[in-house]
Amino acid sequence: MTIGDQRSLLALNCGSSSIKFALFTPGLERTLSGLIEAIGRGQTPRLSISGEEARQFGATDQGHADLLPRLINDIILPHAGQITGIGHRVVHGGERFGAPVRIDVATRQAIAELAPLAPGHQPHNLAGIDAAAAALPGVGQVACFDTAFHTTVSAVRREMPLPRSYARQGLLRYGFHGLSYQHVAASLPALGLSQGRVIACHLGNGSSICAMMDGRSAWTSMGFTPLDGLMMGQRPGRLDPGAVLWLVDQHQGDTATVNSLLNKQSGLSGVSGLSGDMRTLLASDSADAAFAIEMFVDRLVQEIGTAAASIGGCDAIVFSGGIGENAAPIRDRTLECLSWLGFDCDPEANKAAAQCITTPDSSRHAYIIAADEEHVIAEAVARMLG
Ligand SMILES: Nc1ncnc2c1ncn2[C@@H]1O[C@H](COP(=O)(O)OP(=O)(O)O)[C@@H](O)[C@H]1O
Ligand SMILES: CC(=O)OP(=O)(O)O
Ligand SMILES: [Mg+2]
Repeated sequence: MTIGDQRSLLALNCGSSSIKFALFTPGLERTLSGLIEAIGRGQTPRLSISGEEARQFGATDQGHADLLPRLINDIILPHAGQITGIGHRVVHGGERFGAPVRIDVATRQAIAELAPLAPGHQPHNLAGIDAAAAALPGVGQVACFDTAFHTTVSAVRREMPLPRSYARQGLLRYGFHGLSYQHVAASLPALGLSQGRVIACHLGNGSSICAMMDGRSAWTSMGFTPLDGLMMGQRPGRLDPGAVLWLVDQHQGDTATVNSLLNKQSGLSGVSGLSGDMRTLLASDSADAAFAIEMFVDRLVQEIGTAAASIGGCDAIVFSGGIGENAAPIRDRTLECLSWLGFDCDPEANKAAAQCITTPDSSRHAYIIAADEEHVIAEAVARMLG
């Protein structure tokens, strides 16, 4: 069969600073995967395809919306044959979307209305939807929501301790990275962990934790927006709300400036003053980089403690996402701080990024599961568009 005869499903995952993409056969075999990273970070974005060495793609000032048409037309379509369905990661589904939906004018509008709750993500997700519609008019599109996996979290944990009228208006802890957690949950039975208490750590540019009971979300560190919880590449994570009010006052009520501070200039990037990219920080000998890394691990360990308390303990930990999968020193340091929970890191297995990175005698085990949001998206497309 030539490429021209082939039928493909396209999965697009537009994250805060990256675009991940993959093509699948209708039987869900992956035929192409790649990513553009460092988008909107003052650097030239880099494209890598199917594990090849990265090359520059586009220009420093180009964002997701500028890069997507060229990515689809020049990189994806020549590999695709006939694209019969397209799926997108959409970060915020609000209260309305608890499952994937077919995208039409009304659902696109509803997704756009949620953009203020995820300003660093939802506009990129919409750019992916619009670029795909322009390049492939008439092909069915499906939106898959990061928030949907967390609809199993109890009302006590979804609501905040505010007058309950706010919860009725939708002020809830939604949680994110749900497509990644769905993939982790689907991978647990093969590790003998379909039942029990698992703490999954998705550590990427955005980072969060999900405490799973029998493969379902029981608590997660992100909240109403993707700002809560762990320290991240550019976001601070959990903050005293009094600090946010103080910042708004300091900036004379200019919430746009504070929004940008919290979504783009904080976290590893703000603390190190060097970069939000963990690779750069680990390779640096600057004291500020080391301080930022120490703070990242400390926040992670604290949130894992909260996660463990929320499910009455912890049978296993899973590391996922760019940092979780690749940054051995972060995993090592985290597990060292968690020895009280029964984790004993195996240095060799950890360095080699083995599937299980704890010693055989460790009373609890830690695993690496590569994030695969694209497969979860493609499954939904296959299910919904046939
Ligand atoms: N080999 C590596 N060592 C340390 N950190 C890495 C490595 N590879 C990727 N990372 C980190 O992973 C993060 C990006 O994670 P990723 O999950 O790809 O992000 P996104 O949230 O954009 O999907 C960056 O901080 C990057 O530095
Ligand atoms: C929700 C979120 O933080 O996503 P990302 O990791 O793509 O930034
Ligand atoms: Mg991500």
